Amino acid sequence: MDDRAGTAAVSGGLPESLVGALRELARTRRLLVALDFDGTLAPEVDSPERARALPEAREAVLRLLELPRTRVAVVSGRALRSLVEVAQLPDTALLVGSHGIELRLDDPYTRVQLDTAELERVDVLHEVLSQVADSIDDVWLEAKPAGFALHTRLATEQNSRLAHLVALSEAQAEDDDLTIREGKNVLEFAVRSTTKGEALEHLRRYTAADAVFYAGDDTTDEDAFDALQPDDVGVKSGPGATLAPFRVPGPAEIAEVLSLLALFRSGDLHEQ
Ligand SMILES: O=P(O)(O)OC[C@H]1O[C@H](O[C@H]2O[C@H](CO)[C@@H](O)[C@H](O)[C@H]2O)[C@H](O)[C@@H](O)[C@@H]1O
Repeated sequence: MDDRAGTAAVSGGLPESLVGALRELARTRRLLVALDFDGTLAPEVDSPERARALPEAREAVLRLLELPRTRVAVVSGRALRSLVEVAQLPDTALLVGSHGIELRLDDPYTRVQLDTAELERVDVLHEVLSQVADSIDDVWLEAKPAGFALHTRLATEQNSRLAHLVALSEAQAEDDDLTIREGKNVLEFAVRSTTKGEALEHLRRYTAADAVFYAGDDTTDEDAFDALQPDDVGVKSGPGATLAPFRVPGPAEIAEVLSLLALFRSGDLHEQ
């Protein structure tokens, strides 16, 4: 199989322009590959604790982790503890949880330390949001170190809208300084504000990367796409408005993209 046939075999139906951008990116000296988890590495499921990266995506991530001058980070809205459980990656993977509030870099865990005022705000938030979750069918609350995610995936559309409206108005009536993010079937409230864009900038500096690859599927990933620079490559997974220059249908194609990047980066597919 010549190199062109090899690329075609692994790139499947990926757009030519994306394949070209990956080939170019693979030549960068120090590369950071930063990936969202839910909806990007892992297909969406009803129970967050059951989400897992597609086997092909995980395999590609493990291959990238082995390559020289290449760092891999998972940048998620999940609490770090939950991300560690579902991502199941070696310690060499950098992990960002709670949209950038929690980081697991090469040093041991740094736990988020909330001050007394923040802890009090979390208590109030818990009281308000658990009342909303308890009073509306199929709405539930996920606790995170600096806030909560109100999940409505299994609720009717009407109940989901109601839950969002009531939660927003009651939480904001108690605390007008909350960071509120709307994601897929989820409304998140935090007492600290950090974005995936800030997290990506931090990782770029930390890894001294010359270029970055970022893939994500949700509205909160747009902050990361917004932080990309001209030599970087961003890929949106699935539908929805985006700042990313490239788009693929979903996690299965993200796995293809990562496999191809690993192949280009390892030199298994040579220059064409
Ligand atoms: O930034 P991400 O890695 O994409 O995390 C975003 C949220 O992911 C989880 O919720 C989402 O995925 C669940 C599993 O597929 C799904 O059931 C839920 O409807 C989605 O919103 C997680 O539970 C949240 O804490 C994350 O913020």
